[in-house]
Amino acid sequence: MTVPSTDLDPGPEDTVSLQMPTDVPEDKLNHEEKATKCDSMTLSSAPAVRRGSTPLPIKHQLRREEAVHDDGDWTSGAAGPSAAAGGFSPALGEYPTLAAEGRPDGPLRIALLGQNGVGKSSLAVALGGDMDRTASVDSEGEGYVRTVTVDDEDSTIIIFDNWRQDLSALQCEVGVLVFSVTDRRSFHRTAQLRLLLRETQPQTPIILVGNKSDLVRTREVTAQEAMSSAALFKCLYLEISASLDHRTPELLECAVRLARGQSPWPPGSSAEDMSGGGGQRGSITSRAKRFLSSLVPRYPREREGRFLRQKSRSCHDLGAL
Ligand SMILES: Nc1nc2c(ncn2[C@@H]2O[C@H](COP(=O)(O)OP(=O)(O)OP(=O)(O)O)[C@@H](O)[C@H]2O)c(=O)[nH]1
Repeated sequence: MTVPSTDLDPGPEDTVSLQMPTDVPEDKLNHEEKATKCDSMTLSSAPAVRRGSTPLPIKHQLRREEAVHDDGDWTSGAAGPSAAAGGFSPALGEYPTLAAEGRPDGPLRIALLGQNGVGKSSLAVALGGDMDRTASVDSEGEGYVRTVTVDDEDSTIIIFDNWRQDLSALQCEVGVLVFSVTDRRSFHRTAQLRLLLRETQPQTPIILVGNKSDLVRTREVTAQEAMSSAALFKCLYLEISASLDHRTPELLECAVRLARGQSPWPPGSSAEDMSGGGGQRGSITSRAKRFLSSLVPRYPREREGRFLRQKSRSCHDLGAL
């Protein structure tokens, strides 16, 4: 599939090689290095001279992006107050979609990419259902093939969950960048993967997925951080739990619609509907709060404080309730 390049992406002369040093024995690599090696990707050689007007080389962009991620305050503004945990990213104005002529006639390919252990295989099982798993799909990697019906339309999809080859050889209609919300490193890894994917497939839609949302106590990445990152990526963000099958159906539907070159939302829905930030809709928590507050009569501010103080001393005046 040939896709046009965009202004946002570095030109071909600025691409660099990102590979592990070959003199390190495999058994000496730590977990993170192995993860990097696993998704190692060779693009092309670095330029000798860089003009001021040309975009930064990828490795500089990566450093810059990681520096941004390491700053504790960077997340506060971009997502905005409506960023609801577990919701879709609200920053959905402009993100790449496949042009109609860029889409293949064959199966829609959905690639799950991310650091080791984030739950790609578990997610593939959840998305693949009980369909056949093929050991090799077009010699490109392991994947699940299944037919899904989304919006009354059938599509055959291939879900790649274990892309072992050079990432620049990957061809897919949707890239799903998976991290674990309990592992900050895996979150940073998605930034690198996003740049590498954009390098070779600038128009391929990306979905950022925070997995293991069930592990609330060990969470290291907040929903707002992830949504801010998604805003930078110009992509959707969705929090799921592959183990509990929580929100995986929504993810599948969004991925299929994007792979078809459509809006990710169900027909008739908007980004605001899906993010839970619009009007009187919203998350179950906020609706529950609204409901509970509607049960308690509203007092003028000056009486409210007195009422709370009185309540702590005595409860004889139950009529106040
Ligand atoms: N609590 C919880 N655990 C999960 C979830 N998804 C995956 N896991 C666990 O995380 C571990 C790693 O999951 P995998 O699916 O093997 O992760 P992977 O990304 O495919 O890992 P590699 O194959 O090494 O790349 C397993 O023990 C899973 O059971 C989830 O949503 N919640």
